[in-house]
Amino acid sequence: MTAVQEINFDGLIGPTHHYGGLSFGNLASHRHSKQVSHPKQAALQGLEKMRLLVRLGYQQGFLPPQARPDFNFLRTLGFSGSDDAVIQSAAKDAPHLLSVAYSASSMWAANAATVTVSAESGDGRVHFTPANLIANAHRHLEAKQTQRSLESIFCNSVHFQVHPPLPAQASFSDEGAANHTRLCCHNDQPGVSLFVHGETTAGSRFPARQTLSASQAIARRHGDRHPIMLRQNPRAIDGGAFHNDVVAVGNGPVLLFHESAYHADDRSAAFATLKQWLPNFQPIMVSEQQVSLEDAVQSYLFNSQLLAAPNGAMDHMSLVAPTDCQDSPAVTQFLDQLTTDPANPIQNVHFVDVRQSMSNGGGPACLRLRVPLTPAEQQAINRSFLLDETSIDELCHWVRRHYRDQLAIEDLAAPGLAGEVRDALEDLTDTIGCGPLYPFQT
Ligand SMILES: N=C(N)NCCC[C@H](NC(=O)CCC(=O)O)C(=O)O
Repeated sequence: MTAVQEINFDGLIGPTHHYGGLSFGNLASHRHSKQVSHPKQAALQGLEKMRLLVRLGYQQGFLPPQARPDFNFLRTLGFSGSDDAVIQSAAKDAPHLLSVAYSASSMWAANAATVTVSAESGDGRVHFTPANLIANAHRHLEAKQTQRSLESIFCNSVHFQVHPPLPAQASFSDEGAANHTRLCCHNDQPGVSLFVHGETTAGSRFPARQTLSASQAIARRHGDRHPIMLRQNPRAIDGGAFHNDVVAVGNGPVLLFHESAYHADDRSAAFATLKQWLPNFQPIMVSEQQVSLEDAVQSYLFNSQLLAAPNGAMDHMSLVAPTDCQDSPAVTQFLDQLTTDPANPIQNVHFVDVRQSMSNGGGPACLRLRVPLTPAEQQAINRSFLLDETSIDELCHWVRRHYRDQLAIEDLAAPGLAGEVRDALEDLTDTIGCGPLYPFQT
């Protein structure tokens, strides 16, 4: 058993999960724009994924949903009067902005923050930078509450530092851990941080969301000992890989990635440096011939969670993959080969149905923030946000009590919805006993 254990904090999917078509460059978000969503089913799918990890023997936590709609955002944009009047005028004059204000996008916890483990940070504490998510309005709204939630979970300044998000300027556009992978020989030993960034050029079809300056600033403020910067391949972004975690996933010494994930020249240099620091670095490249970029983006193969054995051993890993992978013959064949090949430690695949999230471009790995912690750090976190099967059951009951079965885009204008969300969140903080968490509770 390794002393350092990775805890996955999943975003608990919020009651206003809907398909707003809000993310340019995210093909699934575009494809499902304005379709009817199923918030109750979405949240239960997310909780069943968390339950699977608990049953497999992993530690599991969650990040609470955010208060929606964001009235402050709507009022800043000139909608005024009572809360109900704000909603009615936004619904009439700018329904797009109402969808932004109601977005449940904080569910994708891989975008919540970048985490540097204590063994690799400058001062021996775990560092968090909440992502500013400035590439999309609905996502940028998350940053403040994410900081507040992280401060409430990692509430011990001896062990943790939660920084504010980076400045909200284009050159510091930051999307969190979706573009950051910690690689190491062993969880108990210091490893290497692989930061991935993109570049938007005149010919780009879709924008890059992570800048080099943002990654460098995070590495600097966290005192990261071994940061490696690597450029995304623009072809991947233009093919729908708006985050690197759509085309790559790493764990321990293993990096599973698509041939098109990185800029080819930069990749050789970065991998050479990685090898110096991590002699057993094991890159596994999936070629275009094995799985096309299109299939990778459609199936979200690389958005699987790649897990060490529950005792932390790196010689036995599992993938938690979306069931959508089973729809692609090429991906199915690849996974069969991968798990039967003794040359790599990936031996099992567990499929999870997170289709409600997938339809907005978020797979299993998007839904979680990885936080590797020493035993002392594990003791120091707020335990209201850690889960076992009993508390997962309680959260499932909470979801059944408060969530709608379905939500059409027009339902966002319904006068009762904002009150339902508020009641649900009040009940959530009571249920988990975490104390005041939301601005309306202070
Ligand atoms: N790959 C990772 N780590 N995260 C996935 C994030 C999906 C999210 N989708 C959305 O925000 C869609 C919302 C909408 O259209 O209603 C996004 O594009 O930022």
